[in-house]
Amino acid sequence: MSSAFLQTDNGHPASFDTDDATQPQSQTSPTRRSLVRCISPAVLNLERVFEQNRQRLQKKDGVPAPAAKVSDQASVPQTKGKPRLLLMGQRRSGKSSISSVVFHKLPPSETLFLESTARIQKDSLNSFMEFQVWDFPGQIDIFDNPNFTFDIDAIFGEIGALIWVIDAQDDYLESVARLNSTILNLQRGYPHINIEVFIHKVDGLSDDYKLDIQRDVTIRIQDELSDQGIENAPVNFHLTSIYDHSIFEAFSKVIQKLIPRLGQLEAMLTNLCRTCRFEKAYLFDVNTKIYIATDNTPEDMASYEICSDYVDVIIDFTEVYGSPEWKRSDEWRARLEGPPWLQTLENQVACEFAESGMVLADAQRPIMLREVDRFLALVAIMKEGSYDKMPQINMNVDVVVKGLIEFFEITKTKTGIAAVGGGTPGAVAVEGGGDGRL
Ligand SMILES: Nc1nc2c(ncn2[C@@H]2O[C@H](COP(=O)(O)OP(=O)(O)OP(=O)(O)O)[C@@H](O)[C@H]2O)c(=O)[nH]1
Repeated sequence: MSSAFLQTDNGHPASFDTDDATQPQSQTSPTRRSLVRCISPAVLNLERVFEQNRQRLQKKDGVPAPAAKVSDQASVPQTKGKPRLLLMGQRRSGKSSISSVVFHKLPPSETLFLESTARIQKDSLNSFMEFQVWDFPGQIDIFDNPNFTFDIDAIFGEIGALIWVIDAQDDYLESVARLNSTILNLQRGYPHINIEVFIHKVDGLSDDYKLDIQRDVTIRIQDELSDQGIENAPVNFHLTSIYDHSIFEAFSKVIQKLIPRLGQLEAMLTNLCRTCRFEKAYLFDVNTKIYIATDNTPEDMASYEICSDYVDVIIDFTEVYGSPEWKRSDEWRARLEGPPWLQTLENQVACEFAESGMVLADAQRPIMLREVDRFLALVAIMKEGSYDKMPQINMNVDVVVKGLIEFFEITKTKTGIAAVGGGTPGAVAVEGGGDGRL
């Protein structure tokens, strides 16, 4: 197996840099050479496509695109440019529960004690990308409120997605009617907003019944929209519950739509799977267990569940043993570097970042996890028998991890980059000769 599958001659990751005809190939002057050493072709290419994407989106929304560079984003005020997820729906439909379980790790059973939301709850989340979650009180209809006029532009101006929560265990006709009128209102001023309908609380419902409800809700919305002359509105449907992984899976889909150049991330993971013979690979946001990209093999809930549980195990383990305060003592290091290994720790482990591995006893399929930065982790399920090839796999994963770091440095704001750079490497060193082996 070759470890150079993603490398250019100068050692830079190149998997997402295939179509850049703008890079001169034969530049040999000293100045140019030093420039190439500092900024890889992949970085240049990503900056270019990111800027193109930004300008295209701004044009689409009718806002003139200033000639700002990605590097100028530090001057953008903190609140600007953060995608916003709006949670709306009827009272007691489960909005606050969703937000608490996904973003604050509240155990689902404790949502029983949540009080009804009286005011808009604004949560700012500093994760692999900064975004906000706004939880609206169910009783408020922002488009038709006799007591108060809302600043619609302030609410929908920077929106990433509108998540409409429908309680599947309750009568949902009123909720669907309110959703329809919200979509119609939004179509006038903000036709590009993604509307994600969570048909929620589907735990305890039979599979047939869940699909019946989804079909019924979909038809009611489509019929109403086409009666009003609106075709192809960006409305998507998800069956969710806080009592299983479905809510994380649904949020993963919602968040993925906010990531610029998602296709390139997916291509990197697909290449990695092909080269390392992985069955499935996910790029996880470790705090929320939302996966922000996966390879192009078909969706598989079981794989997601096991990888997500594995992230939990590693996080718990890291909290106990892997915090930055937990340093190896000199004697412990000396023992690890002594016989029979006789090498420094850095030379024993295949990568300088944290890594971990686990073999599933039943199917003999190892799972590997690699930290990308302090927010992201790459988790993959390997094929049977691939454990023997760990050194080559580690080298390939290493290259992809470097590529991912470059990708997010470009698509993040400057403040975000600082957060990535300040990550805590070395959370758990398990497989490959480090200490703390499982
Ligand atoms: N069975 C089931 N119950 C859920 C689920 N999600 C939330 N609930 C329950 O639904 C109830 C209402 O949840 P909340 O999160 O307070 O609802 P809300 O939409 O925020 O309500 P308002 O703040 O009044 O708008 C709570 O008792 C939750 O435990 C779910 O997936 N399944």
